[in-house]
Amino acid sequence: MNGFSTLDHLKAACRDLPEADPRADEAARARQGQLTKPPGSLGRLEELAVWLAAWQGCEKPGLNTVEVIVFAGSHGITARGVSAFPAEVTAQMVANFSAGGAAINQLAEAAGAGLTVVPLSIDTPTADFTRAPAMSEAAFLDAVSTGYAAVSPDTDLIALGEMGIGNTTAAAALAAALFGGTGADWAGRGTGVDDAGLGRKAAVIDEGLARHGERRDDPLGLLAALGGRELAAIFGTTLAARHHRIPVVLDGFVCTAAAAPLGRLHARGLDHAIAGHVSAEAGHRRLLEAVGLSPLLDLGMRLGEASGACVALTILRAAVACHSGMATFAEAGVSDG
Ligand SMILES: O=C(O)c1ccc[n+]([C@@H]2O[C@H](COP(=O)([O-])O)[C@@H](O)[C@H]2O)c1
Ligand SMILES: Cc1cc2nc[nH]c2cc1C
Repeated sequence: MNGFSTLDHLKAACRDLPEADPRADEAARARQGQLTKPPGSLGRLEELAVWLAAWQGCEKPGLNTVEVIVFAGSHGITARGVSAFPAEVTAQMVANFSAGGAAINQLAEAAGAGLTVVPLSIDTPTADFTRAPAMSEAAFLDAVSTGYAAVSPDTDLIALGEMGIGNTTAAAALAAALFGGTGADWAGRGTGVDDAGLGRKAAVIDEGLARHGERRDDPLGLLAALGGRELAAIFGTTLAARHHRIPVVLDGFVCTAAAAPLGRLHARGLDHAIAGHVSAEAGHRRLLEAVGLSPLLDLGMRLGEASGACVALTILRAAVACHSGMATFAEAGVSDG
């Protein structure tokens, strides 16, 4: 794949999505019923194991090659005073990721996952979306294509995340445009803005909605106009993962907003994705409801950089360990109910 050269090409790729393997789904469900436990007693772990099996296309899924991918982008909207931190922190944190000093470095290692960090033109912020589309069509397609190309087809599972000062404002604007509501409904404190900052955020989102609202029925147009390069890349990776039938764990509010257009373009577009957690960002719970995802964890985290998705990997490993390693009633000689 040389990338998406036109929006029509990308739109067609979003319509043409493979589904999970029904035979693997059935085999994994049957196996769950034979394992030495009362049926259903492992709760959501059982569903997770079956979900992984169905997308990986085998009765016993594996988590041998797990990749955490973090995309970074810079946002023109930061000039409007919408973050508690200065815009240069984005590049500084990318350097911290490379040096191994960030939370995600520790969490990826603890979760037995590889980590890839992809900075996207971080020296060139996107446009302030209250004045112009954040990205030109070409810049948008480029970022989506970079995200798409970041996927190795032989990966068992991908955990996604982002870094970008200002991007909770972009994500809130995108969520409002996709699902309705005002800036005040979707703005949260992000890195920790005070009440005045929260008010500026809500106003900026409303300005963005007024400028780009006519694209309401065009999810990709909204992602280009209100999102950032890292959101576009997350969208591209989520799409590529679907084409390769690789299950995906989304991180927080920003990551969910970035993937949301795929669910708008295709009714089952996010079936291969789960939400690793619900972040403390104000709009995340509402956004998860809107896209139909139920988060695995609720730990009050609000860091971003794939941290919540990465902690959720531990739960998936537990699900796979039981599903693949447990004895059946027949193997263990345990009486079946
Ligand atoms: O995704 C989330 O739930 C989330 C919630 C709060 C903060 N963040 C992270 O914080 C940054 C954006 O916050 P802000 O205040 O600059 O918009 C960005 O780097 C995100 O990774 C992310
Ligand atoms: C220090 C810092 C680390 C981050 N990681 C993801 N977003 C972040 C925002 C800040 C400010």
